[in-house]
Amino acid sequence: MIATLDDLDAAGTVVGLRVDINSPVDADGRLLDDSRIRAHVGTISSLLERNARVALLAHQGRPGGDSFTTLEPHADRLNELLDAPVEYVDETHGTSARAAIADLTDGTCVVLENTRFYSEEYMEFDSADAATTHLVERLAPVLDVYVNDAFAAAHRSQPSIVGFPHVLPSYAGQVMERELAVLDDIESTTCPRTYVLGGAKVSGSIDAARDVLERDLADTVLTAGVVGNVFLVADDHDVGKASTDFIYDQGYWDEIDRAAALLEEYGDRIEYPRDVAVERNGDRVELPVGEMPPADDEPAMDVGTETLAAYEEILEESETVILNGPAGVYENETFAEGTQSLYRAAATVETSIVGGGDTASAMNALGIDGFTHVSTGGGAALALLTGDTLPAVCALDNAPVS
Ligand SMILES: Nc1ncnc2c1ncn2[C@@H]1O[C@H](COP(=O)(O)OP(=O)(O)O)[C@@H](O)[C@H]1O
Ligand SMILES: O=C(OP(=O)(O)O)[C@H](O)COP(=O)(O)O
Repeated sequence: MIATLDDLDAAGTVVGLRVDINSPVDADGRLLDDSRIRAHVGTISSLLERNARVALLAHQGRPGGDSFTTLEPHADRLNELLDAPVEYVDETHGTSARAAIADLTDGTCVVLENTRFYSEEYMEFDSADAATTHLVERLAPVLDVYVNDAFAAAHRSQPSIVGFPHVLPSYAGQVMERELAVLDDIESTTCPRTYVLGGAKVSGSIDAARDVLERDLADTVLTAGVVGNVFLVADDHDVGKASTDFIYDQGYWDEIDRAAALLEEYGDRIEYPRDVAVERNGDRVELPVGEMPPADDEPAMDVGTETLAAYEEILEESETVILNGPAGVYENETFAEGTQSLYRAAATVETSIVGGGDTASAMNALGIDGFTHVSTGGGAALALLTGDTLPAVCALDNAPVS
C-alpha cells in the first residue's frame, strides 16, 4: 500500500519532491509549453501551504538531445505559478545544492538543477543500488522524506525515482495518485474500446498494442504517426526513402517484424493509414497507399483525409478511447491536420483517456480539450496499460514507513 500526502505530517519537514517537468523547449532553452509544470502545482502548493520545505528534483531532456538543458526557466515559471517564493540552484547534489536545502524556511521551495546533468541518473538500477549513487547518498541526509509525483517518469529505474524510497519514508504526490487510480482501472471502462497509437515511440507502442490485443482490452487499435508508418512498411507498403531512413535512423528496423507479427495474428483489429500526407516543396500532398512510394525526398509527415474519415467512423462507434502520440508532425502547421481531426474525434468519445508529453503539447497548441483524463505520461501510461509494474510504484510500495 503506497502512502500519500494525506499520511504526511508536512510542517517543518524537508521534502525531496520528484516531479516530471520535462517540457518542449526551443533552441535557446525557452519553454514552449508549461502543462507539465502546471500539473504539479497542486502537489507543490499542498506541501507549501502545510509549511513543508520543498527541494524539487526533475530532469529535462536526454543527454545529447536538443532539449537537454537547465531547469532555470522551469523554476522561473513555477515562481510565477505559485504563491510562494521559488529559488533555483545550478547544482543537483553538490555543496551549494545542499546549502540551499539547509537554507529553506517553512513554506519555501528550491528547484535543483537537471538530475540528468549527472551521469548516474541516466542509468537504471534496482532500488538498493540506486540508493548507493552519489545523488541519493549526498541528498538523502539533508531530506526528511521523499515524495514522488513524477508519474511521467515512473517507468524509469533511475536514482531519483527508485533510490530515495529505499532510504527515506516515501509518499506518492497528487499527480501520481490520480494517474494510478485512472490508468490502473482501464478494464472497468466500457467497450467497444479503441486504442490510438501515434507518435514516435514505436517500441513502446508495439508492446502496448500486443498486450492490449492479447488481453482483449482493445477491440481496435488505430495506428498513426511514425507507428503508422512502421505498420505500413510491415504490410509491404513502400513509404519512400525519407520515412524508411527515419525508421532506420531511430533504430526501429526490428519493430517492422514485430508489427508484421501483430498484423498476422490480429490483422482484423489493427488499422494502419490508408493514405499519408507527404511534404513536397514545403506543401502538403496526400498520397493514397495505392500511389506510394512518394519521391525519395518526400517524408510521410501526417495521415491523410481518407484515413481520418475511417478512424473517425471507428471512434464514433467507440465507448472508450485510449490515445497516445500525435498523428503527424503537429509542430508544423501544414501537418497538424491529422492530429487535430483525430483528437477532436477522440474528445467526443464517452470515456477518453489521453497521455504523453507531446500529446499534451499538441492538445494545447491545437486548442483541443474535453477529454475525460489527460495523463502527464506517455511511455509511463503505455507501460502501465501494458500490465507492467512501474519501478516508481514498486519502490514506493517497499519504502520504509515514518
Ligand atoms: N510521421 C511522422 N514523422 C516523424 N515524426 C513524427 C511523425 N508523426 C509524429 N511524429 C513526431 O512524434 C513526436 C511525438 O511522439 P511521442 O514522443 O511518441 O509522443 P508523446 O510524448 O505524446 O508520447 C512529435 O515530435 C512528432 O513530430
Ligand atoms: O517525457 C517523458 O516521457 P514521455 O515522452 O513518454 O511522456 C518523461 O519525462 C520521461 O522521459 P524519458 O523518456 O527521457 O525517460
